[in-house]
Amino acid sequence: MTDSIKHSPNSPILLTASLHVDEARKAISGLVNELLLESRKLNNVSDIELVNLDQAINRILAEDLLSPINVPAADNSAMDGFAFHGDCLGNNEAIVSLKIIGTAFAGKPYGGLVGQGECLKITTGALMPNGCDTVIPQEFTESASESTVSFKQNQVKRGENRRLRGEDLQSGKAAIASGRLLRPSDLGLAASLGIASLKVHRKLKVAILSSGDELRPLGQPLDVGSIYDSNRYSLTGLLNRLNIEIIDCGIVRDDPASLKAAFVAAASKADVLISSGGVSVGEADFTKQIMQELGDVGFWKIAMRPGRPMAFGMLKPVNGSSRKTLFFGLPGNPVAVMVTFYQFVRSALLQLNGASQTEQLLTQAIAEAPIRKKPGRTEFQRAIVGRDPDGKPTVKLTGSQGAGILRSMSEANCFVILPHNQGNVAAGDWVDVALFDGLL
Ligand SMILES: Nc1nc2c(c(=O)[nH]1)N[C@H]1C(S)=C(S)[C@@H](COP(=O)(O)OP(=O)(O)OC[C@H]3O[C@@H](n4cnc5c(N)ncnc54)[C@H](O)[C@@H]3O)O[C@H]1N2
Ligand code: MOO
Repeated sequence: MTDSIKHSPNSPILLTASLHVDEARKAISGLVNELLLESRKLNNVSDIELVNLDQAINRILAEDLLSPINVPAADNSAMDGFAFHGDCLGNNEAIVSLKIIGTAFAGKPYGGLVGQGECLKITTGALMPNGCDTVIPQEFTESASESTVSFKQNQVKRGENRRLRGEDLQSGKAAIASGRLLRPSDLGLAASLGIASLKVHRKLKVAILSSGDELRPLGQPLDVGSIYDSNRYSLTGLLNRLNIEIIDCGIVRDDPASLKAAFVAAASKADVLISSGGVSVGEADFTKQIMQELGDVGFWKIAMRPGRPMAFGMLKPVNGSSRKTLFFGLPGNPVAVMVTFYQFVRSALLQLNGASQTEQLLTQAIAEAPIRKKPGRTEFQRAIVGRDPDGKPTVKLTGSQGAGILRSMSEANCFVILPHNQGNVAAGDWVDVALFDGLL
């Protein structure tokens, strides 16, 4: 951690000067790395499990997947057409006529040799016959009968439309690198190599709790001043997308004894604890006090909006366990919870679970209307990406950006991310955008 966010466990933990978002990211990633090194020292082999391909989506590959075969296994045709030896090709439009001596199908190779002046009818994926190195697609021929095919000498080049043995993957080489968050294409690739199960990191166990006396569970009537606890549901949705085992610790009252008991219980079974609420400067915010007793947790004021106050650190091992628990104390405001999750928690969970790529993918779009922005903090504004009549990507905000307004979050399909030093945005300016959903 940098000096600005260090704290002594024995001194009161105060919100210090605002931290740049990048500094916060770096500190979180540094601490996750420490945890990973410690758990490697404990040599926790149970961290890896073998799962069938149909269960492997969104899991993280734990070791390089080596290809047991060449792909393709042998030279084969990339087109439906005619296979022949390219010696007869040239660089003018003179017509070549070849005698068709048979057919090679995918799965039914032609056993004989194809000589000069001869060719084979061939389908896509069929093995290249002996004596052939080139395929002319059928639509590029001048004429074709049962027995003869004619085409211009320069219609194809020698070696074209042929897929070479091992050109996609060579036997013994890594087909998928360790640390990949497995996508549908990875499962297809593994299957194409004849591999039915993959070694992946075990699912992380993440405990979630909501703190606040005003919070009521669903199904109970609301009394004056109370609200329904929505944060646990947003967090559950976010965590399910990452294939995480969720331990729901419910709503915890704002009193030190209940909070402490809940934190200890969560730390005894979870790799990570995520709480929401109680991290600001309010009188009922006991989290800080408990954190001093249970671990090494810093209370940060981050130069961002929403999501300004956040607690982050490690809880000491409890109940004989040797494992520390990573802790995120997210701000209570419902949109601040989601923004801090997307910006900090998601990448930390991926890193802790062995993923090699943890950053969010950004793209750009044109602001449809001006956006007000103060320099000196990173802003995450809820918005919808669309297209203008020319097909260019555009983005417009989904109304009020208050940190408690979930409706404008629910309507949005992206965040517009306005960097720290940026001032107001004019209509027509390009802005960075992080989409909530990817294609795969
Ligand atoms: N004097 C200051 N006050 C506040 C500051 C500040 O810097 N100085 N920061 C503000 C910001 S920004 C935020 S965000 C909040 C965060 O405070 P807490 O983490 O202590 O959160 P709470 O006070 O418990 O709750 C804030 C807000 O969110 C509602 N909430 C809380 N939990 C849930 C839940 N599970 N489901 C739905 N809604 C929830 C809660 O009722 C409050 O309305 O502090 C500001 N204040
Ligand atoms: O930034 Mo607070 O996190 O406004 O809701």
